[in-house]
Amino acid sequence: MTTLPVLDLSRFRDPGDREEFLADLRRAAREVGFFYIVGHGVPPELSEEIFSVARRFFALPESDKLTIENVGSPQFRGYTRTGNEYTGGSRDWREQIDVGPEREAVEPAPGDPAWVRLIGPNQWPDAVPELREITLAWQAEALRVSREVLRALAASLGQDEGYFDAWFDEEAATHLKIVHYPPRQAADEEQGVGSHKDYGYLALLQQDEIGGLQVLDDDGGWIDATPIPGGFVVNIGEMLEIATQGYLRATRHRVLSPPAGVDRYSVPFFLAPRLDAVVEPLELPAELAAAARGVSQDEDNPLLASYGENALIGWLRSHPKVAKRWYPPL
Ligand SMILES: O=C(O)CCC(=O)C(=O)O
Ligand SMILES: [Fe+2]
Repeated sequence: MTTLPVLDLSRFRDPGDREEFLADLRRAAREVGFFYIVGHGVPPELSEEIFSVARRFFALPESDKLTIENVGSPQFRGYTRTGNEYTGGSRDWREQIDVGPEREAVEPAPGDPAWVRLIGPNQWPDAVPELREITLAWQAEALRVSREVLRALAASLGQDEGYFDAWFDEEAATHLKIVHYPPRQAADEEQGVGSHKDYGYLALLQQDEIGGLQVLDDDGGWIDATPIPGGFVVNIGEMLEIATQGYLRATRHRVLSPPAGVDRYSVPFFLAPRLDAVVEPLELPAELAAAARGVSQDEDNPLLASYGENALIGWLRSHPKVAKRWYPPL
């Protein structure tokens, strides 16, 4: 395997092609865990707009960007400076804005789980006021497309296509990042973002034409997720690995910093269940169940079926400054 499969999502709603599409999807999701989606219906103008507003925001003076620094947010929302995020204990070389569902903050009652504090408002920059509307429009499209992919995945696993819908509501813990990868500082400083798995159900990524995202294959080699025009990259997250008892695996991936003089922009969207969801194994058809590999045992990253806990641990590890300020006992 040297490239990722390409799937046309519109085939899912074509009665003559649905079964073959579901077989292709199942193979791509199981064998690679990463694939491109085309035929998704996201307007190309919206994809362009979110990149152009991202370029305007990241070009601002640092003092403007810091007005929405995520250190001010118990929800980890807002701006993270380059070098302030960690993956696998090492510093990532990217700056970003984290955006979640727009909610009012919840004051935890005694006995509430710590993750209730992840519910709350976003931070928006006064200096680029149009960022809010464009981002929320893009977020709505990414939610629509990724839920459609999840319905197709459910169907491809022998479930009712609405199987996962019960785990969504107002508090569903989706989020997105608007990311800028500056050029590497030195030839050997290449960690844009270190090797990791995503912790929700799946991720949907809009990337520009630069490239740098790589996917770990079964032999320990890295496959380039080379950008394709109009295509989104989709990958399987930890909650689907748990739900399928390892029939699907959350695939490791990383981003290499662009070379000197080159900047890369990307917008990943993470589809997750509600924070209070405890993901249960679904009942796979016998022939798929026989091929399930079990959930991976990773000492550094035990997978928790409780989504809120899994998510909070992920945030605490990657944003130590926010963790120290708002979650000192943890
Ligand atoms: O920017 C990318 O290409 C991927 C980013 C990513 O994997 C992540 O933020 O989880
Ligand atoms: Fe990721």
